[in-house]
Amino acid sequence: MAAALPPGEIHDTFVKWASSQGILMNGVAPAKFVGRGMGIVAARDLKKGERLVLVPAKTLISIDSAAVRKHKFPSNLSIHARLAAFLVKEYEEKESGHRLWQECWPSEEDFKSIMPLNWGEKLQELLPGPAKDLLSAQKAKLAKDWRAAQPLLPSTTFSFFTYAWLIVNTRCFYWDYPNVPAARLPRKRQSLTADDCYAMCPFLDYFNHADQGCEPKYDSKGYTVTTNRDYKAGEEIYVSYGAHTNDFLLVEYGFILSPNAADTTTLDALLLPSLPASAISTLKEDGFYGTYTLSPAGACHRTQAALRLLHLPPRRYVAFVSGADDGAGDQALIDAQLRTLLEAYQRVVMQAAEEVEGLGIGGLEQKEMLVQRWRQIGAIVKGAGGGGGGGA
Ligand SMILES: C[S@@+](CC[C@H](N)C(=O)[O-])C[C@H]1O[C@@H](n2cnc3c(N)ncnc32)[C@H](O)[C@@H]1O
Repeated sequence: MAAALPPGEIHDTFVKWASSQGILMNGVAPAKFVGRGMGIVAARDLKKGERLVLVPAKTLISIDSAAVRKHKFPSNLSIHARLAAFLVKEYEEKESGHRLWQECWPSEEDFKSIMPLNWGEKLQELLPGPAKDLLSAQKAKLAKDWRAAQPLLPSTTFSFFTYAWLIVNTRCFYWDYPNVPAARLPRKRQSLTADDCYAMCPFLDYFNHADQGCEPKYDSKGYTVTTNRDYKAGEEIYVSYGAHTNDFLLVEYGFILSPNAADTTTLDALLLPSLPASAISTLKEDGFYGTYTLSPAGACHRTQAALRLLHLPPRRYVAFVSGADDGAGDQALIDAQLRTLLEAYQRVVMQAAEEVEGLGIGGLEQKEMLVQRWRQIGAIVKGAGGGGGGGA
């Protein structure tokens, strides 16, 4: 069990403020954890089913909060951009009502090393394929938000907007405005998407993530966290941010888990370049193009379909994807093709890990995390039958 270190004065002050705002904390406290920043520790032995925290809806920051609405951000700004712009304004404001909370967050400097978005180009290039795809989507989203928000934030730099944007990215909870009248919703209730449903939750944002953590729950009264099992005093209590791969956690939150039951990789980087144009159009038509997920349990149905198209007569592929045949008769041949692909993947993993280790640039922490990520991928490939590879 990692030691829970004293949180420091700013966090003690924040907890008093949070309590004065009506946030209820029961048997838990913030603490520092090496490698994870702040987190939540059990302040006494806790039983399964005990409610640890209640964060009243009125204390959440969403685009419906009075403090945000007062800025009248135009509706062409995404919800993410509006919250980031709001935070920038709060930092500019001497009398910000949220200063005690803001002081508890990681600094701009912390994010420089933690978040792949801020890493150097060479390290970014050495991210695994799925992480690279997530990162380029993230960069595009940030650039779009900055273009829309910049005219409203004349005294801010892109670098500080990025910091505020990442604070929103790493600290928001899903909130579909259960307490908000229809007229004030960002769009019709039935059309709300995950990109509309952001809220920052004071105190709740101290919880670190584990794949087997407590499930935060919300209703119109606010957010609660209840223990998923018994805890001993001094243990860190995690919540689950959702079932996410380590590539997703790395890009969106700046860390990876080991082990992570939800971790997978994809075979896209190996499989896609080997597809002839005719196979690409067939797979696109049939909805089987790309996202060839690999877990330690093996390759997904989409991969099975693509390999069948590549290596079997067309009628055997059609029988498989139409469900007329379960494909068992061809399985040995497809497994052999998959093994060849996995062996090639192990070589990619080894090369990438060596390249990261040999880099003369980039911080030690970043390089260690990236090497560890490649080794985790090696372990997934090995679990799926690809031999070689190192454990996480
Ligand atoms: C909601 S905040 C949690 C509190 C945060 N640790 C802090 O210092 O304020 C989410 C961030 O915490 C860190 N984090 C969460 N879970 C983690 C874990 N299991 N291991 C390492 N870092 C973690 C990541 O930096 C992530 O972006």
